[in-house]
Amino acid sequence: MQNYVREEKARIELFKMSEVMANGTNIKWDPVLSRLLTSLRNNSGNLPSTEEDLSFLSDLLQSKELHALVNVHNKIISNGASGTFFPMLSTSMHVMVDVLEELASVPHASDECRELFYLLQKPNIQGVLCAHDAVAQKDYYPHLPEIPPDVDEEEETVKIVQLVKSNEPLGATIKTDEATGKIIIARVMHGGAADRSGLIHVGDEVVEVNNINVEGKTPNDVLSILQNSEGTITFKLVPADGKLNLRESKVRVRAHFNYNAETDQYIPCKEAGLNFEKGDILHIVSQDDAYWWQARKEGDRNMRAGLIPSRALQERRIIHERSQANNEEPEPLCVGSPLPVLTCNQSPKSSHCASGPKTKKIMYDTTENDDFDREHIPTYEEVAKLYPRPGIYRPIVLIGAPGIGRNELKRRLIDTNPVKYKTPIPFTSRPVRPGEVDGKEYFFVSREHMEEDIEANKFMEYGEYKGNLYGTSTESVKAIISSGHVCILNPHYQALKILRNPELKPYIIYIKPPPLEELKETRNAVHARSTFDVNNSRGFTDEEFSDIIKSAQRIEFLYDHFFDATIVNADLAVAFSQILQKVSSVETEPLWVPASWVQ
Ligand SMILES: Nc1ncnc2c1ncn2[C@@H]1O[C@H](COP(=O)(O)OP(=O)(O)OP(=O)(O)O)[C@@H](O)[C@H]1O
Repeated sequence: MQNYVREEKARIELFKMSEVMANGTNIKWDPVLSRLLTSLRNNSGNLPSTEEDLSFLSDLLQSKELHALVNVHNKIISNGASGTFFPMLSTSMHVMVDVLEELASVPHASDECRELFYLLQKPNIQGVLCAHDAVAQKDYYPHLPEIPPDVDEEEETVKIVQLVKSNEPLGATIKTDEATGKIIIARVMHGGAADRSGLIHVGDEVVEVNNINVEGKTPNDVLSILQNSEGTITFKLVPADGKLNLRESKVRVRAHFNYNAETDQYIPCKEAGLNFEKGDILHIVSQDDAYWWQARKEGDRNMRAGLIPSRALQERRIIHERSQANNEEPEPLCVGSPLPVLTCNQSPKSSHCASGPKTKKIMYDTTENDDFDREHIPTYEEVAKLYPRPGIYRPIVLIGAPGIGRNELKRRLIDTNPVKYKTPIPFTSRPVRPGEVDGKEYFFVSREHMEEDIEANKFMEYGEYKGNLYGTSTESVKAIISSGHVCILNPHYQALKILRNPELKPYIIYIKPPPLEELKETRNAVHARSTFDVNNSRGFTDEEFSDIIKSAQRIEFLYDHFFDATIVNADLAVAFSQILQKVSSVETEPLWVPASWVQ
């Protein structure tokens, strides 16, 4: 019954297709393909055996690509048959040189002559002519030898693959199969020579390399055979049972660490490694291997993917390094065995613990207990592009060490367009002073009310100063966003954990101090007021400058994987113009954000 239904479905499908072909659409269907369909329709015995096969056949026969190919094929055949498809000459390079000499000797050349003279000297034109001559002379490279005919009939199915050795790596790695002891293809790099050949697949068994039997040999022996061979390399391979799906994944990640394959003692093949830097966007094309992913740098034109440590491997490596740094018994980093369940129980003992500011006007989040923030091990973060949405602006968050200049930069930014840029009005439990208006400098509320809201997590940051509570509510940030304004924030860095969420989608700019001497010089030159002083009545002390640097190091250590941009605040005008650029890019360009924000 099932078979009957399947055949009937198939017949209907094919009938529809042949009707479309017969009755016409915009596409000019090839008559041979139409005949093929009609005959399939009339001959149910030849129908494919599964629905998957049927839908494949259906898609294929209807695809524009197939029809375009058939058309091209027909054209080539008919041109070849009529004898009109042949090169006019095979020495166009000589003609070009003659023309150039001729043109060079013309005393008062016309504009056309001058243009031709200029064009013929262009390397791309010369390249085209050179390629034309090579094709016309049938001077094809490489000259492959005949495939050896002496394949033993008794032997299992083998495939003979010939590749020409070039500067480009093969893009495949081999290993000894643990169960059989045979040499097999361990990995084929996406877009590499082996992958593009379409002839070598993961799991293929390597039987011979250049007629040398590799049975019982190690991968290193095979490598030295490859290294010592010149020109064409011939592999005799036993194909793997099922071909693995080599379709590229579309995952993009932002790297949160620097990686250099050269110095990685665990990578199976250094040449296959892909180096990258913290912040780079990587296109992960394959995660088939638990330890080694294949990736390309986003926007890189190099087709061949490279190996990078998987998230699991990198997490284990960091745990291992932290254990070593803490003189604990390190967990063995065995990259060949199944992964143990990862637990993140290491809390780094940072060497650069900045002592918090001693006298601060408002001490936001007085706990300062962020030692555990680095329990999370930043490796890769899946990202996707967020396109600017008209009328909905991402909040701009300026993060940095106290005293580095976030207030100054925020004030300047708002001054450029106070209607567009807004900052939330903080709440306080302090009594209203004469002249103050509720909702202007502060929203004045009772201490009980504020404590309740703090308890209910309604504040993105809060703190106590001289017995009064101060804080900024998340709701007031949302209100600015939903009213179509750009919200500018300069919160305490611990607020990042609350702010960085899919609803607010903040753009986080880290304001970094310049080196200590430059920090002092730039601030002292303009008599900058210390924000560590309650009255703002004096400049920064040397100790405060050092505290800014230490505090910045700690923020970077804890949160640099959250930063969308980093701006060094040395020269104030330069830093401000960079802020303006970044803010404009947030409003106009698609930018990478955590993938969960755009789903
Ligand atoms: N690049 C710079 N060159 C010279 N002075 C600067 C520069 N950036 C900021 N300043 C000055 O440094 C002082 C402190 O800046 P600001 O108040 O903006 O710091 P802040 O990061 O907001 O500090 P806090 O968070 O402690 O309030 C101000 O007097 C400001 O004008």
